[in-house]
Amino acid sequence: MTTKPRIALTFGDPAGIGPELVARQVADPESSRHAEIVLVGDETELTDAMADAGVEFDWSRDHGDGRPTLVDNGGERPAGGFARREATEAGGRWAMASLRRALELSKEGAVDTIVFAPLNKSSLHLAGMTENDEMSWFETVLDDGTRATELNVLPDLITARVTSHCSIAEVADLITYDLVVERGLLLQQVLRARGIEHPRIGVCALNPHAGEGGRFGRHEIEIIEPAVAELARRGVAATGPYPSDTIFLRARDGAFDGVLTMYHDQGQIAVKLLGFDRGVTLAGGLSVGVCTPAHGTAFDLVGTRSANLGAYQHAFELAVAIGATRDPAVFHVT
Ligand SMILES: NC(=O)C1=CN([C@@H]2O[C@H](COP(=O)(O)OP(=O)(O)OC[C@H]3O[C@@H](n4cnc5c(N)ncnc54)[C@H](O)[C@@H]3O)[C@@H](O)[C@H]2O)C=CC1
Ligand SMILES: NCC(=O)COP(=O)(O)O
Repeated sequence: MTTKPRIALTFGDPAGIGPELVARQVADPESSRHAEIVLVGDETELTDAMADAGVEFDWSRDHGDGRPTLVDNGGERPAGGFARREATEAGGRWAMASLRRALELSKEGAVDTIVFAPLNKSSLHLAGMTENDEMSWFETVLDDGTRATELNVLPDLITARVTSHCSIAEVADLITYDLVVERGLLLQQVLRARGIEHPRIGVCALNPHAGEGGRFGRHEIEIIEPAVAELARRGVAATGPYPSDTIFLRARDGAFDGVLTMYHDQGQIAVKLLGFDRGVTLAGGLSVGVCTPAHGTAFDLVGTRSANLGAYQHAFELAVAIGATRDPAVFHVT
């Protein structure tokens, strides 16, 4: 009997670089040495992905013979194939079919973790996804009461967000004391699961110069400072709020294990500058660990074989590490 974690891999949006990245990763024999790989899609997608990547590997439909296994996603393939380099309803529907099947496999206990190659949110919305992003859609599909939040993972730093995929105009109203405390606790838990017993968490301000004593906004005084104090009362080594234009310089120099950001680009600009080829997004808080590279579908690189595999490779490795614990609940807020 294998003791390797079982990892479901989906190819992401068929229009993007996802299929190529998956094929390149799976073609590396090291991948199957560390995990039992379950590819979710169909045979055409798999052979097209290998052609995109210029690689070939052996695969099987039988579990447990050591080769990557292919599981059909039950999706609908358009007669003429999928468009490339553009968001389409068909592509979104296909990507969702694969993810739905992967989530089912996790519910059935057939896989331990999931890695999805880049999705395109426009395709998902064209395909009828009503949630803002796939993280919220995972909650709907899993339907087990668990709630997702994006965590952005670099080898030496993890960020969590108080708000995520929303208009910048909504950010200020969405930041609440409760949410700052909840996300701070989640970040501590994830850092502990990564082996840091007393993680140091820096909390970002929202406004320029952390509000300049209330002159440029009062979120720091009324919401973020009290929430940081509450986190400290609960035993979290959280400090801040710090001006967000310099907090990541301190993080880069080792002052923090984690940074709690107030909105998407506040963290992602820094994380991508610090390590574009290593950045992983983890859906924390769900009953299954779900990882993906921090970059997207990169339509401009499709067919060029020039996409960097690093971030996908790190997503795969993180999924293996989480899968090996057989306990995705390490990422729950308790
Ligand atoms: N993992 C996922 O599912 C993610 C999906 N997205 C989605 O991807 C779509 C496109 O988003 P964009 O903002 O255009 O970001 P993008 O990451 O697809 O592209 C931005 C720039 O980064 C470059 N790039 C991306 N991946 C690369 C790689 N592996 N190697 C070298 N260069 C790379 C692209 O060529 C482009 O110049 C959106 O629908 C977005 O929501 C965005 C981030 C993560
Ligand atoms: N599809 C995952 C995803 O979008 C994560 O990237 P980000 O948009 O949160 O940066």
